[in-house]
Amino acid sequence: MSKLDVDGLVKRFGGLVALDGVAFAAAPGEVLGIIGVNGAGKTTLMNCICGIYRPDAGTIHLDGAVVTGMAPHDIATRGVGRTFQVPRVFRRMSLIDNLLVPVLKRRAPDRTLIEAAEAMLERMRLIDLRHNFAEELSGGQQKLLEMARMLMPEPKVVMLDEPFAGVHPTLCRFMIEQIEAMAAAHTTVLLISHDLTSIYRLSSRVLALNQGRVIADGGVDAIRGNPAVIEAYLGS
Ligand SMILES: Nc1ncnc2c1ncn2[C@@H]1O[C@H](COP(=O)(O)OP(=O)(O)OP(=O)(O)O)[C@@H](O)[C@H]1O
Repeated sequence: MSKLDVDGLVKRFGGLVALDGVAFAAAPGEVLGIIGVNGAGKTTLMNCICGIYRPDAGTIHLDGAVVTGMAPHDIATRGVGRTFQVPRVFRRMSLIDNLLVPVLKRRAPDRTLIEAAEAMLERMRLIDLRHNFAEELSGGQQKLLEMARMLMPEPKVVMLDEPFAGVHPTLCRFMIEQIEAMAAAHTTVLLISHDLTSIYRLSSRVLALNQGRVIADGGVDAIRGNPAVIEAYLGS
C-alpha cells in the first residue's frame, strides 16, 4: 500500500470546479512534483489533503486509513506536514519556540526536545539566530524555519508549496539538498513549484494538473515531452 492514495478528489467553490476527479498515489521516499499553470488546482489539492478544505467527493488514504474530511490537526497528528506559499511562522516567538509548537502538545519541553530543536536549527543553518524573533528573519530564512518546524514531529508525508518562490539561488540550492534528505529518509514529498528546473531535478514522478484535472502522471522525461503538458503551458 502506498503512503498516500488519492482517488476521485473533487473540490468545488460555488460553480468553479477546482479539483475534478484527481487521483494519484505516492510512495515512501518518492518526490512527486506537482505542476500546472496558475489556477490549475495545485494548492487546493494540498489544502484538501491536509484537511484545510473538505473535498466534495473522493477519498484520501494515508497508510491505508481513510483521512478524508478530517480536521487539520488530526491529519497532522497522523504524520502529514506542510509549508505554505507565503511562510506562516509565529512572528513574535523565538526560533526555538517556533519549533517546539508542533511537538509540545505531545510532550513537555524537556532537555531532549530542546536539543532536538537546536539540532534542527543547526541543520537549517539558523542556530545562531535561535533566540531571535521569527519576524527578524529574511523571507527565505522564514521558509527554512517553516520547513524546520514541519520536520520536528517527523512527518511521513510532507507537502511543500512553492518552496523556492522569492528565495535567493544559494538558499534554493540548500533547500533542494534538504528536500533530497527528506526523500532519502523515506518521507513522501509532494512538491509544488513553478520552477520546472528544480521540479525536474528533484522529482521521481511528476503530476501535471490543468483546470482541476490530472493531464499527465509519469517520469520526468515523459512529462517534459507530453503534448498535453506543453499545450497547457504554451496555451496559457
Ligand atoms: N477559497 C477559495 N474560494 C474560491 N475559489 C478558490 C479558493 N481557493 C482556490 N480557488 C480557485 O480554485 C482554482 C484553483 O486554485 P489553486 O490556488 O488551487 O490553483 P494553483 O494551481 O495552486 O494556482 P497558483 O499556481 O496560482 O497558486 C482557482 O480558480 C482559484 O481561483
